[in-house]
Amino acid sequence: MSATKIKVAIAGASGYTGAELVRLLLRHPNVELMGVSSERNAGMWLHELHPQLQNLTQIRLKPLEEIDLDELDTLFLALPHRVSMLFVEKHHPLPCKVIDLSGDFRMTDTALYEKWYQTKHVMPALSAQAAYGLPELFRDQIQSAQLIANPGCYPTSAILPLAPLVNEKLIEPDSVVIDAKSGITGAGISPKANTHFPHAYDNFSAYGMQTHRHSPEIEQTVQRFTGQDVIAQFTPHLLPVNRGILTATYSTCKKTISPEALSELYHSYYGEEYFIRLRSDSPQLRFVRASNFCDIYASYDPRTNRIITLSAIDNLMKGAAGQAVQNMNLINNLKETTGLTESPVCP
Ligand SMILES: NC(=O)C1=CN([C@@H]2O[C@H](COP(=O)(O)OP(=O)(O)OC[C@H]3O[C@@H](n4cnc5c(N)ncnc54)[C@H](OP(=O)(O)O)[C@@H]3O)[C@@H](O)[C@H]2O)C=CC1
Ligand SMILES: CC(=O)N[C@@H](CCC(=O)OP(=O)(O)O)C(=O)O
Repeated sequence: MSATKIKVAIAGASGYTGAELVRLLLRHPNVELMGVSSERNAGMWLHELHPQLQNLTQIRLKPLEEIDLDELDTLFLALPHRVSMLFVEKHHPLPCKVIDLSGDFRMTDTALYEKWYQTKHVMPALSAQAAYGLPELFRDQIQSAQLIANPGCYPTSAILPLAPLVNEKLIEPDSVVIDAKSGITGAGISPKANTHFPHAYDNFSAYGMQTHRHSPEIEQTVQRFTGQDVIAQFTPHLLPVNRGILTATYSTCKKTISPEALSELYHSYYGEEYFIRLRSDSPQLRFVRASNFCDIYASYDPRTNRIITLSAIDNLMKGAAGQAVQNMNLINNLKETTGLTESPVCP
């Protein structure tokens, strides 16, 4: 291995986002995968647990505490919330940079975290210092951060289309409605009642109305970027597909806007962003599947005086592992797109 490779490990490689990180990092030209963890499957070859990886890797899963943190440049935490935070607390200060895929360090206001996650935050000071890992909006903070809070999947799909509208004071900030639909891998690998095949297949249902922890994450992050308070009515839905999130947002306008001006607005924010593709009609999950793209479409309806946005991401990619690799590239001074330019898998 070349000495210039970035040494990384994945805590939680037996899960969905952990496996997606493995898939991406194995083909990343500047990365050496040093360790992968699982508690329940420690000792197994990774490809025994994830047969899709056979012939691609020869690495064994080991318990999290056996990962040698001192040899790493970057550690990915693909663990449930609270587990992440307790690990970081135990090893604080960590000798490497950390990209946490859980929600534990996303809220600068830990009182909000405690309210919505129904658990005590053990490192509030560190949470206030963590960078929110949405590169298109917070690139400068990410580049110099030791700890990156990788965004939630629904928040990524909602914040990217909403931020320009709020920042330009185009919409009433308390009028935002977010209607989002996620594939089932968003719920993680462990079986749950609502993701059980007969419940999820051939069905479509809402959940988490008024209680989902992504409401405060979306509101706080838009505030962090724009300086304006936002109130968002967010309802997630479980879509019977493996991957993908399609999110619609509806916001009342403060003033009318022409289609050309709306298009110009989005191009001024995202025209140079490789991973954001501005569309002229409704995005589709199949066009972003297995890729790090976020496809966005926006239109103004003069009849209702609302701006409607539609966005599509792959929840395991731009919603989790792909974005985490984008962040890893940034903090290690690599080109942001390295290892992330494979075409979406369509159909
Ligand atoms: N799935 C998605 O689309 C997204 C997920 N996220 C977040 O990313 C994180 C990982 O999600 P996901 O991959 O879906 O989760 P999974 O449930 O699929 O995987 C969880 C992983 O955490 C490990 N783990 C669980 N408990 C412990 C523990 N006490 N100590 C050590 N390891 C433990 C599991 O290992 P073991 O083999 O021992 O069970 C497994 O590897 C979560 O915080 C999730 O909220 C964020 C954005 C999108
Ligand atoms: C379909 C589904 O169940 N999705 C998950 C969101 C996954 C995610 O982004 O979770 P974190 O914010 O916890 O990291 C949920 O609604 O809880």
